[in-house]
Amino acid sequence: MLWNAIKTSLHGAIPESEFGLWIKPLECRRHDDGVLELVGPDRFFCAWVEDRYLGLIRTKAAELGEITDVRLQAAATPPLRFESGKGGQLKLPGVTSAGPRLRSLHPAFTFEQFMVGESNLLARSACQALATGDATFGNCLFMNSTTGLGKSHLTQAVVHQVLRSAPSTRLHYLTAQQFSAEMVKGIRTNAMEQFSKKYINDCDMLLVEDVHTLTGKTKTQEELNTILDYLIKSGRRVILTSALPPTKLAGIDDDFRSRMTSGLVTGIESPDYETRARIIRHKLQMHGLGADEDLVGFMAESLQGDVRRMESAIIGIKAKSCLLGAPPDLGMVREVVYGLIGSRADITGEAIRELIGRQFRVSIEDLCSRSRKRSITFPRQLAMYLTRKYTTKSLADIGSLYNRDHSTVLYAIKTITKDMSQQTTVRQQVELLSAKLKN
Ligand SMILES: Nc1ncnc2c1ncn2[C@@H]1O[C@H](COP(=O)(O)OP(=O)(O)OP(=O)(O)O)[C@@H](O)[C@H]1O
Repeated sequence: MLWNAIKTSLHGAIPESEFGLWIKPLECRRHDDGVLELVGPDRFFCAWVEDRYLGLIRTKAAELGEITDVRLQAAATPPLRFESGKGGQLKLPGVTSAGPRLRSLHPAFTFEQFMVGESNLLARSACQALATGDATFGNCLFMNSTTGLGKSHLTQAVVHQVLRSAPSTRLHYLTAQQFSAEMVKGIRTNAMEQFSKKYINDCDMLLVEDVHTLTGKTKTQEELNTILDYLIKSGRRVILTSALPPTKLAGIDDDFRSRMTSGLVTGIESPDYETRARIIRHKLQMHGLGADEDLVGFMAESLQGDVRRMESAIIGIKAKSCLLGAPPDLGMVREVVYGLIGSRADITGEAIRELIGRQFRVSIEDLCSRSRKRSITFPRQLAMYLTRKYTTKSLADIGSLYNRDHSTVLYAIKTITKDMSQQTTVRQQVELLSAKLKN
């Protein structure tokens, strides 16, 4: 009863999609002596809930009942090398104190959910090889990229796979900040021997995220350097991620930098159009939204770089679609996307018409004429497509700029979207014209 009341209260406090994903599956195992014990499907699930929602659950529980503590436990039996500690903490057997929790794993950060393209192919292949123990790419990988391009996703995909296929692997996955904090604690509590043992003797695989944050932390760099030296030389597997490429890492000791980059160094680039379309299509489907190609094309064209923005747009579209009780259409998608990237009030339909006329050496009279010559229809269609993309004009308003009705504009947008996905030259022209417009 109490847990149901808490859930109802939580329902109003967090987005529907998060509630369905993370709160609904929790069940109440026990409720007595002021303690509420909840059970989640597995330890990664619990670690995720603990990181993000346990504080809120505790607050609600205290508001609604005489609850002094809320505990979270995993229902599944943990694999061989891991034991579930108090409050769902995850520890390696034998490491009883001072060890930080394993970084929680996002259940969807798996290889299956990672869309591959030219921009991330090498990183994905290297991670897959490391996960299966294949030595093709060596045993040490340094992966760097700007934000939101999949470093954590790939790193966690390795962890998921290793835990699934070889659960007895002694694996440590943590951020450089966690490593640093644990080391400082080790020094303070005279437990450095145990610390070194954990990472040197009891470690088959070490994954450290965000090594760029070690800038200026000489003692941590020294310690990690010694550990890496041992692990790499003894053939253990190592994955390091960084927001900066090795050459841009300031405040990092040369010896340490050279050790970290002694194996394969690969950057993940911003995804190209095809990869963006693949990611968006996949994520729309994951959210139960139909992947209409017009919408995918528009989103892939507008949302470049950081994949988180694509995810954020999809969540926004889903919310809007639920609210309006209608499937997403181009208007809805444009509104959400513009909310994220900002629409440009200074780009007008007339300015686009002029630019297109100049670029293709076609007069405005010709663009507005009934001519069906390819040398005129193509720039006209492009102009209509760009006007839809960069202004908030309706289809009918765009049509009136070219002496056409709304169905011709719709046809033009569909044609250009399709051509962009099939013909590189069309896409390049759209990108070039977009860049000119924005300048
Ligand atoms: N190729 C891809 N296919 C599917 N999802 C992706 C892809 N690349 C990134 N994502 C998604 O984008 C989001 C951000 O990815 P991730 O957290 O791995 O980025 P990051 O590079 O570690 O960023 P940061 O440097 O900010 O930590 C995640 O939800 C991830 O699933």
